[in-house]
Amino acid sequence: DRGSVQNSPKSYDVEYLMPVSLGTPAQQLNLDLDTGSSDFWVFSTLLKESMINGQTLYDPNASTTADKMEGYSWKITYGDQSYSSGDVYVDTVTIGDLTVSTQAVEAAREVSEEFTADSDNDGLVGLGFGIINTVMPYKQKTFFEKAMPGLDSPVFTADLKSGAPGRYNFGYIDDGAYTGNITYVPVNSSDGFWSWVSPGFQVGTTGSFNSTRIHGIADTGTTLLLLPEGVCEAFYGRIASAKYDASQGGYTFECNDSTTPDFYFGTGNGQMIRIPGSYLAYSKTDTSSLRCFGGMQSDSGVGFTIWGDIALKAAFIVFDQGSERLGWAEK
Ligand SMILES: CN(C)c1ccc(C(=O)NN)cc1
Repeated sequence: DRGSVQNSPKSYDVEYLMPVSLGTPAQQLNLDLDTGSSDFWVFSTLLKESMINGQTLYDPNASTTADKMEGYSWKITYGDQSYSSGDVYVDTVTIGDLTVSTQAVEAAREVSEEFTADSDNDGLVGLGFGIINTVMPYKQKTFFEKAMPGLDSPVFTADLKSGAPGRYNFGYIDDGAYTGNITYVPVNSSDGFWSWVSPGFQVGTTGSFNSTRIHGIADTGTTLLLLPEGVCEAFYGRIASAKYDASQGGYTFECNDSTTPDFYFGTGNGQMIRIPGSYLAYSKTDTSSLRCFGGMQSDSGVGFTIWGDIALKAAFIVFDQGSERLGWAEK
C-alpha cells in the first residue's frame, strides 16, 4: 500500500498543512504533519467555544466508526510552551488515500492560545516515534507506525517547498522528486525524535567546510532552523547588516542585504545541502521595516539543533522508520 498528499504552506511558510479525513462519514480537517512530536490530536467538539477560532472540529459523535477509549487521556507541551490536552477515540483516518482503520485520535478538550490563534490549523499528526506519545494509561502508535506493516516500503518522504505546495508520500520514494543521490544517515530514535548528526557546515561558496558534529532533529513542525550559537555567529558574521537584536529575540538583517550568503550543511559522504540565502531572510520585523528576522537562530534554549522547515524545504527527505535512518537529497 502507499499514499500521497499535497501539503500547503501558510504565509511565510510558518507551517505546512495537509487535508486528512477522519471518521464515517468523512470529516476533513487540515492538519500539520509534525516529525518533532508523536501525538495525533485534533480540534474537537469537546472544546470550549472560547478556545475555537475558525478551526474545523472533529465530532466523534457524528462518526459511526468512532469508539471512545474510556479512561484514556493525553496532554502535550511543545518546545514553544504551547500545549493541548483531551480525550481519546479510535476511528478510521485517511491521509492521501492511505487508510488506518484503528487510529488513536486525540480529541482536544483544551488548547493554548497559540493554537486558538492559528485558525487554519485543525491539529497535528505527530510522526515522531511512538515512544513519546503522551496518551495515558497506555501510549498509542503514530499514524505511520499503524500504517507501516501494510506499506510497500517502511518510509515516508517530505518535500516542502518555499512558498508553494509540496507533497508528503507514504510507503514509497518518488525518484522524480529529487536530483542526484539520496545520502542516508543513521537515526537515534531513543528520545522519540528523528535525531541525526551532521558532520558540519559551510557559509557561502567561498567559505571553508567547518568539520563540527551537529546533533539535531529533523522537525517538520518547527518553522525555523535552530543551530548552535557558534554556527549562527559564523553565518551572520558574513552579513554586513546583521546583528543580534534582543528586542526582537534573535538575529535580524536587512532583507535585501546582498552580502547574504547561502548556507550549506553536511549530511554524509561529502554531500552538502544548500539553503539559499533568500530562505534565511525569514520575515520582515514589522510592516514598515527593511529588516528581516533571520530564518537561522540559536538553539541555545533547546539543547539540540532543530532542522526545521527553513532547512527541510531545501531538500527531499526520506524518513525511513524501517531502517531507522534519514535520507537527504537535493531537488
Ligand atoms: C502552535 N503550533 C501550531 C505549534 C505547532 C507545532 C509545534 C512544534 O513544536 N512541533 N514540533 C509547536 C506549536
